Amino acid sequence: MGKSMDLVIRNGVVVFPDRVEKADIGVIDGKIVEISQEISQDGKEVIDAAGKHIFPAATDGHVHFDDPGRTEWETIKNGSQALAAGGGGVFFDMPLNSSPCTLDRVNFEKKLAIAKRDSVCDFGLWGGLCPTNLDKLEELAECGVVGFKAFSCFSGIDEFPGIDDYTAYKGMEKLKKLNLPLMVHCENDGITGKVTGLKNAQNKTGVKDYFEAHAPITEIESISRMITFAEETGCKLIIAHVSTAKGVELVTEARKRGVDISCETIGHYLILTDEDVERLGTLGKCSPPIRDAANQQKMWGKLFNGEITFISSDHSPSDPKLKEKEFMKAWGGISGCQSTLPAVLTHGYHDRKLMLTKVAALTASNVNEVFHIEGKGKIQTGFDADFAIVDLDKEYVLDADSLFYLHKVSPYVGMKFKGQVTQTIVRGRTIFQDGKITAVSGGKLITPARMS
Ligand SMILES: NC(=O)N[C@H]1NC(=O)NC1=O
Ligand SMILES: [Zn+2]
Repeated sequence: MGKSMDLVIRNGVVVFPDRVEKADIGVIDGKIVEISQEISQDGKEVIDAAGKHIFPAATDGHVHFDDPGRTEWETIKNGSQALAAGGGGVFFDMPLNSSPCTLDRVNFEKKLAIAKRDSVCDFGLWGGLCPTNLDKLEELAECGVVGFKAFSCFSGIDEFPGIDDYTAYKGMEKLKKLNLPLMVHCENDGITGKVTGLKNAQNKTGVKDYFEAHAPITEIESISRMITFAEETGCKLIIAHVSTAKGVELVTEARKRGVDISCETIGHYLILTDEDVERLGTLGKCSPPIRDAANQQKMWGKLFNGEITFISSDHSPSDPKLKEKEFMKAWGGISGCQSTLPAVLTHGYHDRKLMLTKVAALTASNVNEVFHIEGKGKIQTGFDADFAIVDLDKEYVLDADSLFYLHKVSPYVGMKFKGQVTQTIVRGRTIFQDGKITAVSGGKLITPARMS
């Protein structure tokens, strides 16, 4: 007799990497130990998932939970709970907008202590690359960062300056040696800064002025430049939140030439259009901005054919007061981490017939593969028992009360969804069930496997 099961999930339809099939799942010590048509033994806990689909819990590779230091914007506690409510089991927290930013070991450790105390999800931590911390990359790598984030433009946060060309080039040289990826927020600073200045001087501060200042060319030029540095240095490059189909095309072309490159997009670029932003006002402000419907349709095409590697939320809230300004001057950032998986199910699977295996790849397995996170993101024996149990045909309208964010605002409020997360499990432990968070902490640090 083997060890008895801690958890058995019966009768669910399981979304495996290559097929969708009814199966039972057995869990011991937080890991999947058996997958079969029927597990005869009982577990200490048994979940009957009849009528439900079991996805790998989502990994959100890009969130800003703002601990420590900007906890009036968002917190790891609230953010991780919101993620769990949307079927997420893991997040990678950005080095900003926390204050101090994660630019060295000391501040990595400060954030780590808070995440261990407050996160219900497992988590990876990003390090930052700025012109001021080229000498700190090794120590951050030793800490176990999942990768490094940089901005080619103003980041919105004074303590996190954008990179100049020298920093991009030298930083990538160093990260190649450290075998860690660089993710870049790509927008051309010269054009965006100049147009923003001119617009502000003329008191033109509306939504259309913002779109002009952040026109597609600003993203496209910056992506091209970063690809050039990556091609030369051999550094693994990830383009952050690509908003334009042309941007994705550049990534695909580079990949075909042998550049080690991938890209993420964000739920809001797939679901909202520029017209929605005009309606929503500053609630829908982000950078790069949400583009037009023709571009969005092309983005879906690129998602279907595998050109986009993974989908994140770029959950980036602020103090609500910073949104109560003229469009140009308001905070750029959208709250959305509770809605990514439901949005992809609604607009991808139900509306466009995106296969469930692809949904799982885009929300869970691809991101873990890109970052060399072992044992996460797939329903497979030996992997962590991280699941999102979903009632796939259940329809609901998202109301603000059901949000776990510190500030209960999101452009997704009032939107119809089809596909409701009913339970989220991380390493065999239920952290969210039927609208309620069922854990107070328990998340652990995830670090990449690094070849020496
Ligand atoms: N600093 C920060 O969170 N910026 C994010 N907000 C946004 O809309 N795009 C970003 O990169
Ligand atoms: Zn971001």
